[in-house]
Amino acid sequence: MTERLIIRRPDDWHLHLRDGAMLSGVLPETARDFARAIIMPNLVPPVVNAREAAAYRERILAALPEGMDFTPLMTLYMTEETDPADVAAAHASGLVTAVKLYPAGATTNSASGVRDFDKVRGVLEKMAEIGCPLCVHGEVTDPEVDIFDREAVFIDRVLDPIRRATPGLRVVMEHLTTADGVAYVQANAADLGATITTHHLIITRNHILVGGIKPHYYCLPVAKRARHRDALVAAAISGDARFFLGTDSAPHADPTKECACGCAGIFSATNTLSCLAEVFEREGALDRLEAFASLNGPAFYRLPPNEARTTLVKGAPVTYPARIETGAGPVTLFDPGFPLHWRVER
Ligand SMILES: NC(=O)N[C@@H](CC(=O)O)C(=O)O
Ligand SMILES: [Zn+2]
Ligand SMILES: [Zn+2]
Repeated sequence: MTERLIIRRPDDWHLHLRDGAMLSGVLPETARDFARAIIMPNLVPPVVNAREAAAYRERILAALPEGMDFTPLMTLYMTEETDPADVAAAHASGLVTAVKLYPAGATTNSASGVRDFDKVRGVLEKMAEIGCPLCVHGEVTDPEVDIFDREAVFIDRVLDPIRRATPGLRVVMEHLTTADGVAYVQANAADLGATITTHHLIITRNHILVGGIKPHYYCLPVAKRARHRDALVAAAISGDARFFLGTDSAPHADPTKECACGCAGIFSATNTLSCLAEVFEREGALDRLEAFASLNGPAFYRLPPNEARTTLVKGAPVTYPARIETGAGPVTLFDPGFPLHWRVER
């Protein structure tokens, strides 16, 4: 008997689509399996105001192939100059779903991010007032702090103080990578949520470093020890509504990763649902995949879950291409390192 799993159509609550030829190349990979996605604003230059978000949204919709149903949920890149009134108007009109906070220098294309958190007090207060979520890349950039500790230190030094100073601010800790992060979310109220990526449910730092350096497993925050990966899996399969899928699928053309100073980012849009089904099945938690991929995210963002259904079918191992070709060059697809038996029925 064929095993099937029917879930509401998933959404991706953290996605990089880039622009131009890369956008056209990767957008179908997401639109095939996801109804909506929170679109990260870290373009070069970044998407910092409502006018730029509207223009970027138009470029995404123009790149969407005929017949594909996909809604981009736009974000603004917070800078020390972000205007609270611009955010409020963009959020009220429905153009912008959230604002993204990058500590300056923390990750790919974050140079225009925030250095002095006091300078964004006014925007954060406005966002708390209007209920606009803040998505956070939660890593400190202090060169003294070990790269494997940067998420945990960010919680203590930056995130917790911001949340205490801004009651009512709704925050999403993006791409959670540590047991410390899981515990922090669990210890707080429902106004704090977290996305978890596909790859952080699968890889540890060994994948990056053992047997030769593997640039396609390098992303930020960097994958941690197995104990942290296991805490993320436990959170994702728990059904706890504060944890939801954000793939952080982050395409970079292969030559920019396979070099002496490779970019951070893992591209996983194409095979994410197959990977997730495999992980959830292994944990005996297939019945909670829908909560993680399709229900908890909309609940946090106060949006209805999708009405359409997605059917996953189990069978002989599914194959995916090692890389996809885009007009901006080849992009290697995330390799989970184990066979995938679930495919999306089309
Ligand atoms: N996750 C990554 O390693 N890279 C992302 C940026 C980010 O999400 O931090 C990118 O834009 O490439
Ligand atoms: Zn990030
Ligand atoms: Zn990201």
